[in-house]
Amino acid sequence: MFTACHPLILASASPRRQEFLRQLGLAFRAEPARIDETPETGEPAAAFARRMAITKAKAIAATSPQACVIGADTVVTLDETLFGKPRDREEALAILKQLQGRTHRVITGFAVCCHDRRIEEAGEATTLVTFDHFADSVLQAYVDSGEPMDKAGAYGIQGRGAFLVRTINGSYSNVVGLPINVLVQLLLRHHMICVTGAPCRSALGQERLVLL
Ligand SMILES: Cc1cn([C@H]2C[C@H](O)[C@@H](COP(=O)(O)OP(=O)(O)OP(=O)(O)O)O2)c(=O)[nH]c1=O
Repeated sequence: MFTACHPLILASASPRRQEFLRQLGLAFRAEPARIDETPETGEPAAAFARRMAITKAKAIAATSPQACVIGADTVVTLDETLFGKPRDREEALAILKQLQGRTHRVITGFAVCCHDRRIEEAGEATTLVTFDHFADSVLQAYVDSGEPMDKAGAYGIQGRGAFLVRTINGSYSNVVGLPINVLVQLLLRHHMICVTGAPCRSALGQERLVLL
């Protein structure tokens, strides 16, 4: 459906993020960025998620200056507490016990970087997710499935974890790791992607430059 106008790199190891881009028909390379993901003292969750997304995108853009690089980072917050991926099963259970019966925020920071075109844009999207209450044995069984271990907030709304969720308010794809609606708008606006088969503004611009 869409075609990348520049080499496209997703600075991520997340299979969910890769799947969103694949579904749109985009050809891209996945290149995970290894960065320090420690929040600064008192850093608000949204600022942290955005900073992480920028750091991931910039780390990869530095070695591929012609490419359009996408970075993203997802965190879960409840009151002032920030939840990333659980360290072990014990922590996963503790997180789920805190989230149950309450509404938390899922924030995904995103960044698009193209070194050669001097484009650097970032933002974040927030989705409110409300969990139901469950017996400890149910939450323990979910943790034992292993699904929570590589996910912020220790659950996956797209998998078995869907049973935990009573309602969501906001973007679904944002919860799964990439707010695809705002990201596509951003990529179209910067002519980083275009509709497959339609004249590419990015290519037309280059052609005009050559003719003049
Ligand atoms: C809340 C929630 C999170 N997640 C995932 C999205 C992210 O992949 C992950 C949060 O970790 P991130 O650090 O954002 O991403 P990652 O480590 O998977 O990949 P990378 O840093 O290489 O980009 O949690 C779900 O898949 N489903 C959910 O319902």
